Amino acid sequence: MTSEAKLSKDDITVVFILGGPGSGKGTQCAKLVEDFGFVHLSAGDLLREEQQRPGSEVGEMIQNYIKEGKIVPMEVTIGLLEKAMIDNDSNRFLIDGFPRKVDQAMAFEKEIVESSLIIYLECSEEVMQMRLLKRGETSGRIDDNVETIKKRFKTFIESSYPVVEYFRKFDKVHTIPCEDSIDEVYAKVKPIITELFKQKEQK
Ligand SMILES: Nc1ncnc2c1ncn2[C@@H]1O[C@H](COP(=O)(O)OP(=O)(O)O)[C@@H](O)[C@H]1O
Ligand SMILES: O=c1ccn([C@@H]2O[C@H](COP(=O)(O)OP(=O)(O)O)[C@@H](O)[C@H]2O)c(=O)[nH]1
Ligand SMILES: [Mg+2]
Repeated sequence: MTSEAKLSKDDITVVFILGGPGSGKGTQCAKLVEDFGFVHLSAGDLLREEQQRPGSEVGEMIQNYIKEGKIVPMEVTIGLLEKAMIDNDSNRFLIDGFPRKVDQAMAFEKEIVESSLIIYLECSEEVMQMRLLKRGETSGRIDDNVETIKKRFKTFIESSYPVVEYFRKFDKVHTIPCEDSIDEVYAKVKPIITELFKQKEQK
Protein backbone atom coordinates (compact mmCIF):
# COMPACT_ATOMS: atom_id res chain seq x y z
CA MET A 1 0.00 0.00 0.00
CA THR A 2 1.29 3.48 -0.78
CA SER A 3 0.58 6.45 1.41
CA GLU A 4 -1.00 9.53 -0.11
CA ALA A 5 1.04 12.62 -0.93
CA LYS A 6 0.25 15.50 1.41
CA LEU A 7 -1.14 17.77 -1.30
CA SER A 8 -3.08 17.06 -4.47
CA LYS A 9 -1.71 17.89 -7.88
CA ASP A 10 -5.19 19.15 -8.77
CA ASP A 11 -4.65 21.98 -6.27
CA ILE A 12 -0.92 22.60 -6.59
CA THR A 13 0.93 22.52 -9.88
CA VAL A 14 4.55 21.44 -9.60
CA VAL A 15 6.68 21.36 -12.73
CA PHE A 16 10.20 19.96 -12.50
CA ILE A 17 12.77 21.53 -14.82
CA LEU A 18 15.62 19.10 -15.31
CA GLY A 19 18.75 19.11 -17.41
CA GLY A 20 22.51 18.92 -17.01
CA PRO A 21 24.52 21.70 -15.41
CA GLY A 22 24.45 24.74 -17.68
CA SER A 23 21.61 23.45 -19.85
CA GLY A 24 19.63 26.63 -19.14
CA LYS A 25 17.20 25.61 -16.41
CA GLY A 26 17.34 28.87 -14.49
CA THR A 27 17.14 30.92 -17.68
CA GLN A 28 14.01 29.18 -18.95
CA CYS A 29 12.42 29.30 -15.48
CA ALA A 30 12.77 33.09 -15.37
CA LYS A 31 10.76 33.33 -18.59
CA LEU A 32 8.07 30.93 -17.35
CA VAL A 33 7.71 33.01 -14.19
CA GLU A 34 6.91 36.08 -16.29
CA ASP A 35 4.31 34.34 -18.43
CA PHE A 36 2.63 32.03 -15.94
CA GLY A 37 3.17 33.51 -12.47
CA PHE A 38 5.02 30.50 -11.10
CA VAL A 39 7.09 30.69 -7.97
CA HIS A 40 10.56 29.58 -9.11
CA LEU A 41 12.46 27.41 -6.65
CA SER A 42 15.99 26.54 -7.69
CA ALA A 43 17.20 23.77 -5.42
CA GLY A 44 20.79 24.89 -6.05
CA ASP A 45 19.97 28.49 -5.07
CA LEU A 46 18.21 27.33 -1.90
CA LEU A 47 21.23 25.22 -0.98
CA ARG A 48 23.63 28.12 -1.64
CA GLU A 49 21.50 30.42 0.53
CA GLU A 50 21.47 27.88 3.34
CA GLN A 51 25.21 27.41 2.95
CA GLN A 52 25.72 31.13 3.52
CA ARG A 53 23.20 31.54 6.32
CA PRO A 54 25.03 32.43 9.53
CA GLY A 55 24.48 29.72 12.11
CA SER A 56 23.50 27.04 9.61
CA GLU A 57 24.36 23.60 10.91
CA VAL A 58 24.62 22.17 7.41
CA GLY A 59 26.37 25.07 5.64
CA GLU A 60 29.80 23.52 5.59
CA MET A 61 28.46 20.15 4.51
CA ILE A 62 26.56 21.77 1.61
CA GLN A 63 29.67 23.63 0.50
CA ASN A 64 31.67 20.39 0.41
CA TYR A 65 29.08 18.60 -1.68
CA ILE A 66 28.74 21.48 -4.15
CA LYS A 67 32.50 21.84 -4.53
CA GLU A 68 32.76 18.12 -5.32
CA GLY A 69 29.77 18.17 -7.69
CA LYS A 70 27.99 15.66 -5.46
CA ILE A 71 24.35 15.51 -4.47
CA VAL A 72 23.48 16.88 -1.04
CA PRO A 73 21.50 14.39 1.13
CA MET A 74 17.85 14.73 0.27
CA GLU A 75 16.64 15.45 3.79
CA VAL A 76 18.32 18.84 3.53
CA THR A 77 17.09 19.71 0.04
CA ILE A 78 13.53 18.50 0.51
CA GLY A 79 13.36 20.38 3.82
CA LEU A 80 14.44 23.61 2.13
CA LEU A 81 12.00 23.11 -0.75
CA GLU A 82 9.11 22.35 1.57
CA LYS A 83 9.81 25.44 3.66
CA ALA A 84 10.04 27.61 0.55
CA MET A 85 6.72 26.25 -0.71
CA ILE A 86 5.01 27.01 2.60
CA ASP A 87 6.57 30.49 2.82
CA ASN A 88 5.53 31.37 -0.73
CA ASP A 89 1.92 30.25 -0.49
CA SER A 90 1.31 29.78 -4.22
CA ASN A 91 -0.36 27.05 -6.23
CA ARG A 92 2.20 27.09 -9.04
CA PHE A 93 5.79 26.02 -8.44
CA LEU A 94 8.64 25.53 -10.87
CA ILE A 95 11.24 23.34 -9.24
CA ASP A 96 14.57 23.74 -10.96
CA GLY A 97 17.42 21.24 -10.66
CA PHE A 98 15.59 18.83 -8.37
CA PRO A 99 15.08 15.84 -8.07
CA ARG A 100 18.65 14.82 -8.78
CA LYS A 101 18.26 11.15 -7.84
CA VAL A 102 15.42 8.70 -8.29
CA ASP A 103 14.93 8.25 -4.53
CA GLN A 104 14.55 12.03 -4.20
CA ALA A 105 11.83 12.01 -6.86
CA MET A 106 9.96 9.27 -5.08
CA ALA A 107 10.30 10.87 -1.65
CA PHE A 108 9.20 14.33 -2.82
CA GLU A 109 6.15 13.00 -4.62
CA LYS A 110 5.17 10.81 -1.70
CA GLU A 111 5.73 13.37 1.04
CA ILE A 112 4.79 16.66 -0.63
CA VAL A 113 2.99 16.60 -3.96
CA GLU A 114 3.07 14.76 -7.26
CA SER A 115 4.56 16.68 -10.17
CA SER A 116 2.32 17.60 -13.10
CA LEU A 117 5.04 17.29 -15.72
CA ILE A 118 8.75 17.37 -16.33
CA ILE A 119 10.64 19.49 -18.81
CA TYR A 120 14.01 18.00 -19.68
CA LEU A 121 16.47 20.34 -21.35
CA GLU A 122 18.70 18.19 -23.53
CA CYS A 123 22.17 19.53 -24.22
CA SER A 124 25.62 18.25 -25.21
CA GLU A 125 28.39 18.42 -22.62
CA GLU A 126 30.40 20.58 -25.00
CA VAL A 127 27.76 23.31 -25.04
CA MET A 128 27.07 23.02 -21.32
CA GLN A 129 30.76 23.29 -20.50
CA MET A 130 31.13 26.38 -22.66
CA ARG A 131 28.16 28.04 -20.97
CA LEU A 132 29.34 27.14 -17.47
CA LEU A 133 32.86 28.45 -18.02
CA LYS A 134 31.44 31.70 -19.36
CA ARG A 135 29.04 31.90 -16.41
CA GLY A 136 32.00 31.20 -14.11
CA GLU A 137 33.70 34.42 -15.21
CA THR A 138 31.13 36.36 -13.17
CA SER A 139 29.07 33.91 -11.07
CA GLY A 140 31.55 33.57 -8.22
CA ARG A 141 30.34 29.98 -7.88
CA ILE A 142 32.81 27.50 -6.43
CA ASP A 143 31.62 24.84 -8.89
CA ASP A 144 31.88 26.73 -12.21
CA ASN A 145 35.45 25.56 -12.91
CA VAL A 146 36.74 22.85 -15.25
CA GLU A 147 37.56 20.38 -12.50
CA THR A 148 34.19 20.56 -10.73
CA ILE A 149 32.28 20.74 -14.02
CA LYS A 150 33.70 17.31 -14.98
CA LYS A 151 32.49 15.90 -11.67
CA ARG A 152 29.05 17.47 -12.14
CA PHE A 153 28.72 15.85 -15.56
CA LYS A 154 29.60 12.47 -14.09
CA THR A 155 27.05 12.89 -11.30
CA PHE A 156 24.45 13.96 -13.83
CA ILE A 157 24.95 10.87 -16.01
CA GLU A 158 25.14 8.42 -13.13
CA SER A 159 22.44 9.75 -10.81
CA SER A 160 20.34 12.54 -12.27
CA TYR A 161 19.62 11.40 -15.82
CA PRO A 162 17.97 8.24 -14.40
CA VAL A 163 15.36 10.58 -12.89
CA VAL A 164 14.34 11.60 -16.41
CA GLU A 165 14.08 7.93 -17.38
CA TYR A 166 12.06 7.21 -14.25
CA PHE A 167 9.49 9.87 -15.13
CA ARG A 168 9.37 8.70 -18.75
CA LYS A 169 7.67 5.56 -17.49
CA PHE A 170 4.78 7.76 -16.39
CA ASP A 171 4.68 9.58 -19.72
CA LYS A 172 5.40 12.87 -18.01
CA VAL A 173 8.57 14.05 -19.72
CA HIS A 174 8.83 16.69 -22.43
CA THR A 175 12.32 16.68 -23.90
CA ILE A 176 13.46 19.99 -25.35
CA PRO A 177 16.72 20.40 -27.27
CA CYS A 178 18.33 23.47 -25.79
CA GLU A 179 21.36 24.39 -27.83
CA ASP A 180 19.54 27.10 -29.77
CA SER A 181 19.09 30.65 -28.55
CA ILE A 182 17.22 31.32 -25.30
CA ASP A 183 14.16 32.55 -27.19
CA GLU A 184 14.15 29.60 -29.58
CA VAL A 185 14.27 27.18 -26.67
CA TYR A 186 11.52 29.08 -24.88
CA ALA A 187 9.32 28.94 -27.97
CA LYS A 188 9.28 25.15 -27.44
CA VAL A 189 8.87 25.28 -23.67
CA LYS A 190 6.01 27.77 -23.45
CA PRO A 191 3.34 25.79 -25.37
CA ILE A 192 3.85 22.81 -23.08
CA ILE A 193 2.92 24.87 -20.04
CA THR A 194 0.09 26.64 -21.85
CA GLU A 195 -1.38 23.23 -22.66
CA LEU A 196 -0.91 22.01 -19.08
CA PHE A 197 -2.96 24.86 -17.64
CA LYS A 198 -5.56 24.55 -20.39
CA GLN A 199 -6.08 20.92 -19.42
CA LYS A 200 -6.22 21.79 -15.74
CA GLU A 201 -8.89 24.43 -16.37
CA GLN A 202 -11.04 21.91 -18.20
CA LYS A 203 -11.03 19.55 -15.21
N1 LIG B 1 19.87 28.95 -24.93
C1 LIG B 1 20.98 29.51 -24.46
N2 LIG B 1 21.94 29.94 -25.31
C2 LIG B 1 23.07 30.49 -24.82
N3 LIG B 1 23.36 30.70 -23.53
C3 LIG B 1 22.43 30.28 -22.64
C4 LIG B 1 21.21 29.67 -23.05
N4 LIG B 1 20.50 29.35 -21.94
C5 LIG B 1 21.24 29.76 -20.90
N5 LIG B 1 22.40 30.31 -21.30
C6 LIG B 1 23.49 30.83 -20.46
O1 LIG B 1 24.20 29.69 -20.00
C7 LIG B 1 24.52 29.80 -18.62
C8 LIG B 1 23.83 28.66 -17.85
O2 LIG B 1 22.43 28.90 -17.85
P1 LIG B 1 21.56 28.64 -16.54
O3 LIG B 1 20.17 29.04 -16.85
O4 LIG B 1 22.23 29.23 -15.37
O5 LIG B 1 21.65 27.02 -16.54
P2 LIG B 1 21.41 25.94 -15.41
O6 LIG B 1 20.49 26.56 -14.38
O7 LIG B 1 20.79 24.78 -16.12
O8 LIG B 1 22.76 25.61 -14.88
C9 LIG B 1 24.07 31.19 -18.18
O9 LIG B 1 25.16 32.02 -18.21
C10 LIG B 1 23.01 31.56 -19.21
O10 LIG B 1 22.96 32.94 -19.43
O1 LIG C 1 18.65 19.17 -5.62
C1 LIG C 1 19.83 19.55 -5.63
C2 LIG C 1 20.25 20.67 -6.36
C3 LIG C 1 21.59 21.02 -6.32
N1 LIG C 1 22.46 20.32 -5.58
C4 LIG C 1 23.89 20.72 -5.50
O2 LIG C 1 24.05 22.05 -5.95
C5 LIG C 1 24.91 22.08 -7.08
C6 LIG C 1 24.51 23.18 -8.03
O3 LIG C 1 23.19 22.94 -8.47
P1 LIG C 1 22.48 23.92 -9.49
O4 LIG C 1 21.18 23.32 -9.89
O5 LIG C 1 22.46 25.28 -8.95
O6 LIG C 1 23.49 23.89 -10.71
P2 LIG C 1 23.18 23.97 -12.21
O7 LIG C 1 22.70 22.64 -12.64
O8 LIG C 1 22.13 25.03 -12.38
O9 LIG C 1 24.46 24.39 -12.81
C7 LIG C 1 24.88 20.66 -7.64
O10 LIG C 1 26.00 20.33 -8.41
C8 LIG C 1 24.80 19.85 -6.36
O11 LIG C 1 26.05 19.77 -5.72
C9 LIG C 1 22.06 19.22 -4.86
O12 LIG C 1 22.85 18.57 -4.21
N2 LIG C 1 20.75 18.88 -4.89
MG1 LIG D 1 20.72 26.88 -12.29
